[in-house]
Amino acid sequence: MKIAVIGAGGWGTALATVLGENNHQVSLWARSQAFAAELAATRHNPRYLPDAVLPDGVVCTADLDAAARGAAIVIIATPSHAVRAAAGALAEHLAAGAVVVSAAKGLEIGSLKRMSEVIVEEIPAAAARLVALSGPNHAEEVALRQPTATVAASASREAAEAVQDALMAPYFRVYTNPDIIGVELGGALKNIVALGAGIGDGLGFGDNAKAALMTRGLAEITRLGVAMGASPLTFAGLAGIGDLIVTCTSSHSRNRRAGLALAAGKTVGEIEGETGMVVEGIRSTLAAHQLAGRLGVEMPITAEIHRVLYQGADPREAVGRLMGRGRTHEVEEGAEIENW
Ligand SMILES: NC(=O)c1ccc[n+]([C@@H]2O[C@H](COP(=O)([O-])OP(=O)(O)OC[C@H]3O[C@@H](n4cnc5c(N)ncnc54)[C@H](O)[C@@H]3O)[C@@H](O)[C@H]2O)c1
Ligand SMILES: O=P(O)(O)OC[C@H](O)CO
Repeated sequence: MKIAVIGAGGWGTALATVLGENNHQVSLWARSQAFAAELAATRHNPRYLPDAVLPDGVVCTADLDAAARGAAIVIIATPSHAVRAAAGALAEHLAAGAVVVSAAKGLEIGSLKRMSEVIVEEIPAAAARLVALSGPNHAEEVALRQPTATVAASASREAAEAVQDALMAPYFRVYTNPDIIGVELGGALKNIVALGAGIGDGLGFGDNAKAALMTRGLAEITRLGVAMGASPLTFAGLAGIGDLIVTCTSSHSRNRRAGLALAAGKTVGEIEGETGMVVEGIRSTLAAHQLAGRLGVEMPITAEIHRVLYQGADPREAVGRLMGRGRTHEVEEGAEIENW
């Protein structure tokens, strides 16, 4: 099967490697001709994923038409801020009936839309076959063929299963889920909590603090998700708690590392300039904070991360405000509380 991967950063490279090892005919699209030529010649991506070795069947190109033409599956693996442009450019090159996969984890600034919503606006013909891929997946570990599980979510079971079949490998296990809203939000919103986990680590806090942050972070992710139409159960799965665990605890996580840098007093501008890789949580915090306001959802952790990122608040004082909030129930609603 011909499969195109759009975006040759860490995640696009890892997915192309899995697909190439599964003997698909893979095109990996990079936006720069020179970078595509370097990938093609060396079979390595030293800038974004040094441990990956691109299988022989992976063709690297900067020609979008050559990449997408005739592909049964097209995976958009650019950072979220580039997804609209990538989808818009792709539209005219897609084969009829192609399954389009969003592998980015973010929300669009301004419109506050999920990536699948952005893609459908640019490629209306893909609406019936749109899949979101998300889960606890660091590209660095996939490149080393370390056991990994992920979720392919779609309103179309057929499309989700096509992606599942294409990607399943002895070290890469793909589950399907009909809840595309929940799966996308789990991937986008966990990055905000991971910034907080990095801040906590940087301030020298311990395991108790991280467990509390992750648990209460999941509570507010779930609140926003349910308000946006997601199933609460999705947040108990790989794309919810699974991705939250990996991103808040892993040394690979760029979002957690950005939190460490914030705790050390670096500014957002300095952090973005230094990493050279996308830190999705910085933009997602802005979008989620606005969504929470619009939908009337209480998201205190997101609000404090927003203050730190966008209003120059001191991280230690932000933690103090979270700990000093008025007392409350752990479960906000339900019969248990009413009858208590
Ligand atoms: N790296 C991971 O482990 C991982 C895992 C799962 C999901 N993701 C998600 O995948 C998406 C991509 O992340 P990544 O880790 O591959 O990023 P990266 O920082 O490794 O690479 C970004 C890539 O996007 C390209 N790019 C940047 N701006 C662009 C633009 N305007 N137009 C086209 N291309 C552009 C860069 O040239 C580069 O190839 C993100 O949303 C991320 O959250 C990443
Ligand atoms: O390195 P991060 O923080 O962008 O996280 C990458 C993936 O989303 C982990 O699942």
